[in-house]
Amino acid sequence: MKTVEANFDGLVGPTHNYAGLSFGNIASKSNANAVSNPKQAALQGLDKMKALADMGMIQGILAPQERPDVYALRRLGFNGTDAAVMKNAYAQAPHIFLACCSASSMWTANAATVSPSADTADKRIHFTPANLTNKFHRSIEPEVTGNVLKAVFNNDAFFAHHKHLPDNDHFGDEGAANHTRLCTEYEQPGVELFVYGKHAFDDSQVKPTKFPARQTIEASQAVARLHQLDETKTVFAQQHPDVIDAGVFHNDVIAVGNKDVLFYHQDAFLHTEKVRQQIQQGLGDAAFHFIEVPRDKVSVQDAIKSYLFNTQLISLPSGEMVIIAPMECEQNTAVKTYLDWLLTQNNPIKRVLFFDVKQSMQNGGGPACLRLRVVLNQHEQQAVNSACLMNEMKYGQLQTWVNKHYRDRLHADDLIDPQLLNESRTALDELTQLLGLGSVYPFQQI
Ligand SMILES: NCCC[C@H](NC(=O)CCC(=O)O)C(=O)O
Repeated sequence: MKTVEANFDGLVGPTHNYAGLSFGNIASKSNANAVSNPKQAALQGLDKMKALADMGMIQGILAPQERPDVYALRRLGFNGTDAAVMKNAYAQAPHIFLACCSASSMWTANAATVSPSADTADKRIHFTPANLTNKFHRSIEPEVTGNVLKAVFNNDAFFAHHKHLPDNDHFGDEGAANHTRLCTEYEQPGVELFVYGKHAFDDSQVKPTKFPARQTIEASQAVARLHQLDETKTVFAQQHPDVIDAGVFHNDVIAVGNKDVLFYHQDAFLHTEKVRQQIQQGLGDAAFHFIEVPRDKVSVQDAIKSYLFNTQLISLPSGEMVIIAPMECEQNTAVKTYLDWLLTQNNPIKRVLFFDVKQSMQNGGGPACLRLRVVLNQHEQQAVNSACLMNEMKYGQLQTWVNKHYRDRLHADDLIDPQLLNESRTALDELTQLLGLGSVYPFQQI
C-alpha cells in the first residue's frame, strides 16, 4: 500500500438551505432565500465521492451536524420545548435562527487543518478543527467537527487531535481552505503553505477594506506550532487584499496545489515572487511547477463565477494528475478555453473532469470546498475507521439513507417545522450507526 492523499467529503445535511449568511461570499449572498433541495445536494455529493472512489482514490465520508442547533439558541436565551425555542427564535430573531439551521459543515475544507505525519515532529497526523469565528453560523461547528474527526481517526498512536483555536477574530481560522501541502511524493516531508488575509495584532499591515479577512496570520502560526512543523518548510503567505474584496473569501477560491504543482491566479497573493521562492527553498532542488493563470486569460471575476481554482487537483493511482472541476468551468468560455489550452502544455495535469455540484455552488462551495485532504501511509490507512470509507456498498446504503430521510424542497419558512428537527435527528442517529461513529451529537449525549 502506497502513501496516498485521501479525500474526506462532507455529507450534505438534511437542512441544506440558502440563507445568505456569508458576507463576502457572493454566491451565498445572491442566492439568499432561494428554495433548496437537500436531497439532490446530498446525492450530488455522494456521486462525486463515488466517482473518486471508482478512480481508485481513498474516499472518506464526514458526517454532517445536527441542525437546527437548539443548544446555541438556548444559550442565546430562547427556552421551552425544542419546538418553542425554534418558533420564538424565528419570530424574534429570524437571522439568528437561520444561522442555527445552516448545513454549512458540508464544506469540510473548512473543518480542520491537517498535517501529514511526514511533516510533523512526532510523526503523527495532526488535526486542528477550524474555529470559523468570522461567521456566526460556522462558529458553532468546531466542537462536533472535533468529535467526528476523533471518531474517524480514532487511534492516538497515529492521530493527534487538537482543540480549535481560541474563539476570537484575532485567531480566526478557516482550516484547510487556507492551507496547501506541496511535496514531491506524499510520503516525503513537504512544504506547508498557510495563506492568511490579515494581521490581527499589527494594524500597520494592509488588509481588505470591503469584505472581511477570515484568516489571520496569528491563527496560521498557532496551527503550525501545534502541528510541530519544521519552520524551514512552512510558508506563510498573505492573500491579496484586493481579491478578498472582489469576493475571494478563502484561498481555495483562487489557488489549489497538489504534490509538485501550485495552480493559482496571478492576483492570488500579495507577494507572489516571495511565495514562489519560499516554496522552492522548502522543497530543495526538487523540480516544481508553478502554474500561474494570467488575468488577461481568466479574470478574477471569471475565476469566482466558475470556481476554476476550487477544483480538486488529484493524483490518480496511475500517477496521472487530473482536475475535478464544477460544471460551471465548462460553461464559462474564458475558463474552458484556458483549461483546453492547459492540457496541451508540458505540465503534470492531464485531464479535466466536470461534476454537477450546483446545490453546493449556489452557496459558494465547489468541489474543493466539499473535501478535507488527509495524507495516509499504509499503517495510517489501516488505522482509519473503515466504516467511513466509500465503496459500492456504502454508496448504496447512503443513497438509500438520503432518499429515506431528506426533503427535496426546503424554504426558510420550513425550518421551524419541529418535524424537520425530528427527521434530522432520526437520520443522524441512523447515520452514526452506518458510519460506526458512536455518539458524536449533543442529542445522543443527553
Ligand atoms: N468553502 C466554502 C464555504 C462556503 C460557505 N457558505 C455558506 O456558509 C453559505 C450559507 C448560506 O448562505 O446559507 C462559507 O461562506 O463559509
